Amino acid sequence: MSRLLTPDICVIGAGSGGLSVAAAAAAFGVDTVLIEKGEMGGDCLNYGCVPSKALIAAGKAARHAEEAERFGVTVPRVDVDFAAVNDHVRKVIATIAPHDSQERFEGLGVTVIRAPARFRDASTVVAGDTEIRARRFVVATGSSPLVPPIPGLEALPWHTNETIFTLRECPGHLLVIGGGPIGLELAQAHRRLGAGVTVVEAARAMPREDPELAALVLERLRADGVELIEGASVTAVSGTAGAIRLTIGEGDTAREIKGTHLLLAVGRKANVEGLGLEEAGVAFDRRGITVGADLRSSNRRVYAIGDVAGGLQFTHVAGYHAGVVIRALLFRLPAKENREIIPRVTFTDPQIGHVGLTAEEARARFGTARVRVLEAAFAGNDRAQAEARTDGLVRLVAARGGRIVGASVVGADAGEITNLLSLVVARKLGVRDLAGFVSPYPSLSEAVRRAAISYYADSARNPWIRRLVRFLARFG
Ligand SMILES: Cc1cc2nc3c(=O)[nH]c(=O)nc-3n(C[C@H](O)[C@H](O)[C@H](O)COP(=O)(O)OP(=O)(O)OC[C@H]3O[C@@H](n4cnc5c(N)ncnc54)[C@H](O)[C@@H]3O)c2cc1C
Ligand SMILES: NC(=O)c1ccc[n+]([C@@H]2O[C@H](COP(=O)([O-])OP(=O)(O)OC[C@H]3O[C@@H](n4cnc5c(N)ncnc54)[C@H](O)[C@@H]3O)[C@@H](O)[C@H]2O)c1
Repeated sequence: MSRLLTPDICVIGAGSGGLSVAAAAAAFGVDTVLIEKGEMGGDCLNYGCVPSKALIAAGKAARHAEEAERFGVTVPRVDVDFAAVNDHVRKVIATIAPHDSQERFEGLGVTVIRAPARFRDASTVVAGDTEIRARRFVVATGSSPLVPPIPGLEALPWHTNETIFTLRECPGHLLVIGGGPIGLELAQAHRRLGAGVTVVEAARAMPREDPELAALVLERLRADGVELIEGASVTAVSGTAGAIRLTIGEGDTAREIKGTHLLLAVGRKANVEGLGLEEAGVAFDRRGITVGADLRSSNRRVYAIGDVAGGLQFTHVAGYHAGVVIRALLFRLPAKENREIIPRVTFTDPQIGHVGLTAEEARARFGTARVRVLEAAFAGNDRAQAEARTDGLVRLVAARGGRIVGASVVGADAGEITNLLSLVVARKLGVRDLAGFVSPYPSLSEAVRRAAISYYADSARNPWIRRLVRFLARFG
């Protein structure tokens, strides 16, 4: 062992979570070591959010060109150069990469080590030829794609999010196993860029979303030409590279579907292997490292954040976790994760977003009589009409006194609208707050205000209030 470091904080994993902790710690002059075994930036930058959103943007451009006619604009022919699309994806990653780079973090004063890290004991990590004994450790090692045990997979080439963004030629027909966010975002993007696409989902596609709202997304995917097979499990894979066959079982029947490429998108497994967690006395299970709401593990020196912490798996969660841990580590402030303020958005077209409680959860918590569901359809929104994007809906769940405890939105730019909804839920705002601010016209977010105002629709029909209004009118 050639060197020993004794920093205040040692962060394992330079993805969304780890980078945020290291940057904040360094900004306050705290001695920090950051260890990364792969690409700086982790999944989000290299194999996740960034390339997927860049690919989705290309698909959207193609779709807009095809749809331009309904606005009176004729685009003679839409051609997709898939290699150029891939160049766009690479360029977006390359443009963002310096922000997450080793050079930038070293410039901030962080010691960066590029090697796999492993705990040797409860207070020591080894990475390459360096031994690190830190006051605190933050494990931010993320997650990896799950590979299901389907017979025949071992004999065929297949893709996960780690390889699909390297394709320079558009797949002739992409077979996708899994109808969650990864499967559906990538299915629609590839379809719009010219691939035939079939998605096989064992249960219901978009299983976490309200079925009524999810139906709008699934309808659009089907209208785009994505074949969606739900309630079907893949029992075997066969064929050769470029000619892949899936045997799928639907109830008692079995059939074969054919494609050229295969994408596995059936969920994630936490990166706990090879970390020496047993040696460190850090408890973990199938979901990841076991942590309390303070994100501390069974070894009080060790925190876990992001995908490896066994909870929600989003970049904004990893960033939020980093903030919780920084409060505790740097300022010794009690800090706890609140999962009820965490939004999620799936960036299909239309997008679908949610934050807080569903109507069902709210009724179970507050009682049926105290919960009201307020809705506004995009069809009643002038911007949605102008853009010809009227398939959408905002749904607010109001508890007693009109406090918004949950909200969902499906439709164009639902991701942006979810920002407003997240603020409303996190700050415990109510219908009154939403009725009492001015929303610029014409914007899609106005639908949120319109849903909130519908809370007062009963008051407008109340005979006593109507009488009071008539009485007040007498005074000029
Ligand atoms: C296709 C796809 C699209 C996505 N889209 C979105 C989206 O739109 N919005 C969103 O919020 N989330 C999205 N996500 C999820 C998001 O990417 C993850 O939630 C996020 O990257 C988790 O951050 P993290 O810091 O926990 O882990 P990561 O970003 O994965 O970083 C972990 C890092 O730890 C390193 N590491 C692992 N083990 C070791 C070790 N032993 N020693 C040293 N280093 C190690 C890894 O190499 C990696 O760089 C998407 C994911 C995928 C796969
Ligand atoms: N926009 C976003 O924020 C975004 C985008 C992509 C990914 N993510 C994150 O990444 C995580 C992983 O995404 P994911 O889509 O891989 O996982 P997921 O767990 O959300 O969905 C996987 C789907 O695959 C299905 N499935 C599992 N095994 C199957 C099998 N053998 N045959 C057919 N279907 C099967 C499941 O029923 C499920 O619907 C998400 O939960 C999310 O946290 C977020």
